[in-house]
Amino acid sequence: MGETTVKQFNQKFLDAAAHGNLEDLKAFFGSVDIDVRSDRGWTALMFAARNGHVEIISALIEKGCDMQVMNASGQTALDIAQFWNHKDAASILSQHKENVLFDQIHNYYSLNPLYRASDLRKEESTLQALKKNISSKFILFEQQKPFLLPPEGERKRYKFALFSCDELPPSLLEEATMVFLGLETWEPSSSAWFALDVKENAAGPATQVYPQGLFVTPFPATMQMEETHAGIFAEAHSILCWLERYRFCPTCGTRQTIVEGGYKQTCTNTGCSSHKGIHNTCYPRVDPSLIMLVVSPDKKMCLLGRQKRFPPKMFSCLAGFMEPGECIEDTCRREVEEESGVKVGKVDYHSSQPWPFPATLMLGCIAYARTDTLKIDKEELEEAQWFPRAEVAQMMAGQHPGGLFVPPKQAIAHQLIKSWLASSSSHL
Ligand SMILES: NC(=O)c1ccc[n+]([C@@H]2O[C@H](COP(=O)([O-])OP(=O)(O)OC[C@H]3O[C@@H](n4cnc5c(N)ncnc54)[C@H](O)[C@@H]3O)[C@@H](O)[C@H]2O)c1
Ligand SMILES: [Mg+2]
Ligand SMILES: [Mg+2]
Ligand SMILES: [Mg+2]
Ligand SMILES: [Zn+2]
Repeated sequence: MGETTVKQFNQKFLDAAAHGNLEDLKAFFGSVDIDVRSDRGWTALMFAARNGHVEIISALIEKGCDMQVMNASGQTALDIAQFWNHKDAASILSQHKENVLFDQIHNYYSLNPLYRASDLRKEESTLQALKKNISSKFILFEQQKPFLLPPEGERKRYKFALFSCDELPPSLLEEATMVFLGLETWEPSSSAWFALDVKENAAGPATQVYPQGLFVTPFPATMQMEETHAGIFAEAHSILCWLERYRFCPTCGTRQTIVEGGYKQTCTNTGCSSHKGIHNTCYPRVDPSLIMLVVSPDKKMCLLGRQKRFPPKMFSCLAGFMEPGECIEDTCRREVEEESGVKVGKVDYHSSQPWPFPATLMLGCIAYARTDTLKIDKEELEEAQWFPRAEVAQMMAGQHPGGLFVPPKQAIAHQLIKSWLASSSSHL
């Protein structure tokens, strides 16, 4: 095709999106660049968003279009749908959180599309009404094991089985530990999501609705979930583990009551000092920890290690929990030196990942070593070594001659290594 014809071809594709003509649009799939832009930098998704064509938006998203691109005015498709007040279109687009994570790396378990609506947690009557609302969605756990639909046919990943209140026995709704997870969008009338944790024997009622569903051990099954469901799992699982493990007041040992949709527990002993001043024991805990890709002083190698519990031949980044009163940079320097003997200078923050087993927050960093002599702490690491870039690339690609490999893409360690490989290509 000549340049003019390519332009005309692309314009017809964009017109189909703008006019809401789904059949015409689909005819271009496979032969057109789905993210092609008009002269003003508008994509097909933006044109569909401008006119509120929900079906076109869904088809484009399904085909993997880029939802983060901006037009020449700095608007994404979501901005355009909101500006023109196309609520359904905005709702679909806002469910895909990539939209609002401009230029941010997002790690697996962090893509929770729900709007947490934390203000509603304090409104007990609103939560009770939402619990009985037929549009509300419930996900089930049995002793912190999620009830999932296994991969099937074209779908390669687990996802949550969703229940409405009339599909669950009233006794189960009353007795289960319940967490209010949030609303589907920022619209107050959108559907609410709840997690229910039952002590045992929920399989009967659940499999009546979903015969193929099952309660699964969360790790590693949830590493293979639809990404947005993995994000919702992370929220629900961390809170449910906290509610289960902190049933008694850490200050005085009295039984606690669950309030605020599962996001707070209060001690039933009115004389307990946890009711006075600032107390953090009544809120869910999150344990920050660091994970760092250590780059050698000459920047040509990186340091990877093995914990004893790792699968054979897997090497990963070093990691360690933050200690009270410590800043991120010092945790990084301390953990690297403790485990490997290497001294770290500059520390750059990369990205973070909730690790919901039960509630770690991994803070990913790139650490620049000042020394390269190794002195391995054999308690913490079975082995650690400097790997040259080319060898790391083989490990990433599953083509290492010795069969060594790195964690899968769902692990933040993988993303740190990938970033370093990409950025260090100039040092070759
Ligand atoms: N490849 C990876 O993605 C990867 C690799 C290693 C570790 N991790 C994760 O990083 C986190 C920290 O790494 P680590 O295990 O090497 O830490 P670490 O080097 O600090 O050593 C672990 C020890 O820290 C102590 N500890 C201190 N605070 C703790 C807390 N809040 N919870 C549990 N133990 C605590 C325990 O004694 C534990 O045995 C873990 O959650 C682990 O799952 C991820
Ligand atoms: Mg350590
Ligand atoms: Mg430690
Ligand atoms: Mg460690
Ligand atoms: Zn108490």
